[in-house]
Amino acid sequence: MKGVDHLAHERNKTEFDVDAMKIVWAGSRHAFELSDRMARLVASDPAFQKDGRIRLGRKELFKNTLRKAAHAWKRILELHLTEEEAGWLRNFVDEPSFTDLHWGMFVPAIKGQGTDEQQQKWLPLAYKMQIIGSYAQTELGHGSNVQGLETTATFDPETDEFVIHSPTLTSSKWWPGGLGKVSTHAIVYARLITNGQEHGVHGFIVQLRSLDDHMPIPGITIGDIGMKFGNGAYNTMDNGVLTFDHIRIPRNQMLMRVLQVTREGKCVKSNVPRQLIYGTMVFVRQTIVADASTALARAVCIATRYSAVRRQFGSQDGGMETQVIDYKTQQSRLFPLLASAYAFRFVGEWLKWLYTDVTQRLQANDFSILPEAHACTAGLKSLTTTATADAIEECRKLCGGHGYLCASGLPELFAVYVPACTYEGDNVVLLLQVARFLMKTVSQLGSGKKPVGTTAYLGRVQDLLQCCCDVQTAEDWLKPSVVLEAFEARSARMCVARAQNLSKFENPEDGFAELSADLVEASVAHCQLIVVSKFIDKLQQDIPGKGVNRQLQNLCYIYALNLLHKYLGDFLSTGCITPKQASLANDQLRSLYSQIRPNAIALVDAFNYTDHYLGSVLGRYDGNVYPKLYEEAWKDPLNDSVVPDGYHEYIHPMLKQQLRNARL
Ligand SMILES: CCCCCCCC/C=C\CCCCCCCC(=O)SCCNC(=O)CCNC(=O)[C@H](O)C(C)(C)COP(=O)(O)OP(=O)(O)OC[C@H]1O[C@@H](n2cnc3c(N)ncnc32)[C@H](O)[C@@H]1OP(=O)(O)O
Ligand SMILES: Cc1cc2nc3c(=O)[nH]c(=O)nc-3n(C[C@H](O)[C@H](O)[C@H](O)COP(=O)(O)OP(=O)(O)OC[C@H]3O[C@@H](n4cnc5c(N)ncnc54)[C@H](O)[C@@H]3O)c2cc1C
Repeated sequence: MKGVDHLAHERNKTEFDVDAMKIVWAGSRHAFELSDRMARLVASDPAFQKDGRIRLGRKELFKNTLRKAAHAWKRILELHLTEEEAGWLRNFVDEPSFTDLHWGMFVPAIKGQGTDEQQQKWLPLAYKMQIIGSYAQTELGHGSNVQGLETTATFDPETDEFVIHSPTLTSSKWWPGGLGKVSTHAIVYARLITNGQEHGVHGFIVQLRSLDDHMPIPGITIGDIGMKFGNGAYNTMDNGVLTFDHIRIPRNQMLMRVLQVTREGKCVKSNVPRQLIYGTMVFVRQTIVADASTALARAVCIATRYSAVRRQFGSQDGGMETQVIDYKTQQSRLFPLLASAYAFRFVGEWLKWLYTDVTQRLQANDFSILPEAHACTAGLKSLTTTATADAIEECRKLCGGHGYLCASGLPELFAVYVPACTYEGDNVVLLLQVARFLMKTVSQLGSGKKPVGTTAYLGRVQDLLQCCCDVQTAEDWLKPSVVLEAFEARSARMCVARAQNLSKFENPEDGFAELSADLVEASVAHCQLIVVSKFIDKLQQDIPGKGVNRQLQNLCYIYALNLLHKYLGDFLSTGCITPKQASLANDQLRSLYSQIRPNAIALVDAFNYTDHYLGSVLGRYDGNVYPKLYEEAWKDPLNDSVVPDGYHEYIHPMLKQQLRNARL
């Protein structure tokens, strides 16, 4: 039974249908009902309880994760959950584990890069978890530079096998999740060598441990790489180190959808482009964008609820102090993050659609859209994870001192989230990929090749180089066409300026390296345009529910106008808008903050997070923060005894000594 709702007065102010917004957030009624059911299932099961996780030592923490993963699997089987339901269940267990890599990368790698035969053999084993897989690409010496990997896979025609070998220390596999202590198999990326010739990096299915006693296969050295940032957090994961001493695997364990190696050791290319070897990364980058909105929404939910509970200053007559959410400074920091959570949700939805579309086209041998899919997934992964990591830290500051307590949930969320800026592609390296794509697109404009998809606006580059923003009042900034044109013009002008600078170099690669910091800025501008335009597209849809569209409009303009304010240098220096228009945008932004304010709590309620999932005293649904925070403090093991351990050894003698000194 629920107790008093300390946020009821806030919820009473709501001007829209929260239940309808929950469905918009979830993506569909089906997704809402399913995720809601799974969230409650996990929250009500004591075996999935998260309390005290941050206080566990590594070994206990890890064993606890294994227990939860096994319990989750048991429930999945008992309840006959579908793959979709099982995915949600694992998500709400909210603890990184080997299962993320098994389902999130090992299985997709076999699906994407394996032949039909290989899929038939390996997928049923993986689906039943009779084998557990990880994704072993990164090495001690190379992560970003995939072509620089050193592990070798040399074909031995005599035995019809590949010999997998780690020739150097730096070729040790290093980082793969689930590898250190759990996985029985891995997709190992290695340089293919046949008949003394190199054929680039490919994926191989390699057994690592015995299926009977879990001992490493002879010739394999394997272990965990050690503690990572933060308490609890990503330390539930056994990121691993792995070396091979001439390990032999059958030829048919090379993933051969892109390139086949024949019995004689000849390489036969299929019609699939080489880049498909990177396909699993494209898939995961796309899921990471959706995950960014989830993580950001969690932090924002905590900071928003707490900002409505917390009061400071403003009481001259002995009445209530001001809720900190009513300070314009708090709003100007918090509401853009709330808007970003929604923005990333919708761009994530669109990216999922794009990915599905690309997958279907690839099956029909249409590879034309692959470069754009790569640029979009890489760019949006980079943009959304950077923004989310920064936002979680900002939410901690928005919660003042209490935000620094682990009980706020924010330190662990931050620690678990920040590696997203690095894994699945360092965020700067990925923006450089976007920059290459953009520069290529601009260089082809003269040849009559019409850009399509997210770069279609570059086809109107002449107009965009000349257009003048016609905003005259603050309300003019609420026109989709005005906002879109400003973002398109900024991005187009930045791209063209960078391309012109590049053309001054004799060697384009030298130019690219020299101008890389500027190029990254153009990539950011382009990716922000994508997010803004997908949010605007969303507003054009027929969205049911009283007042829902209105709230989404406000959020969309907060997202866009806050970016305009933050990146004013770009907009002004490229001449897209005037200082006067920038000032009007700011006026509009302030007014939007006031409009969002009464709906803020309902807008975070629409995320439909359980208290279990949020794991935050400050973010509790009922807002009953202080008594619970007080209660929580007493649970700390330091408070088990009134006089601490160590008093007699260290404190007491010191006090006595001071006493003696004082007497002297
Ligand atoms: C229901 C299920 C529930 C499951 C729930 C869980 C879900 C799981 C989700 C979340 C859990 C996450 C847990 C953590 C996981 C972490 C895992 C890892 O970290 S795995 C390691 C990642 N490693 C990187 O990302 C390396 C980064 N490096 C690269 O990607 C490349 O090497 C790159 C982009 C830097 C390229 O390097 P170059 O310059 O040497 O490129 P060249 O290999 O020669 O290829 C160049 C050509 O290929 C294109 N290209 C590059 N990458 C592409 C791609 N991915 N797709 C298509 N084209 C690509 C380029 O555009 C270029 O094209 P042109 O020649 O210009 O036309
Ligand atoms: C928590 C976590 C989980 C992981 N899980 C897995 C996994 O399951 N499987 C797996 O295979 N890998 C995994 N990784 C590895 C991860 O994919 C790599 O760490 C990542 O791709 C970055 O590569 P790197 O470490 O080599 O960084 P580096 O490339 O060494 O980056 C170091 C710095 O150099 C800069 N830099 C690098 N190249 C360039 C360039 N060309 N131009 C400009 N700047 C550049 C980067 O921006 C960065 O600032 C994981 C990593 C982490 C942190």
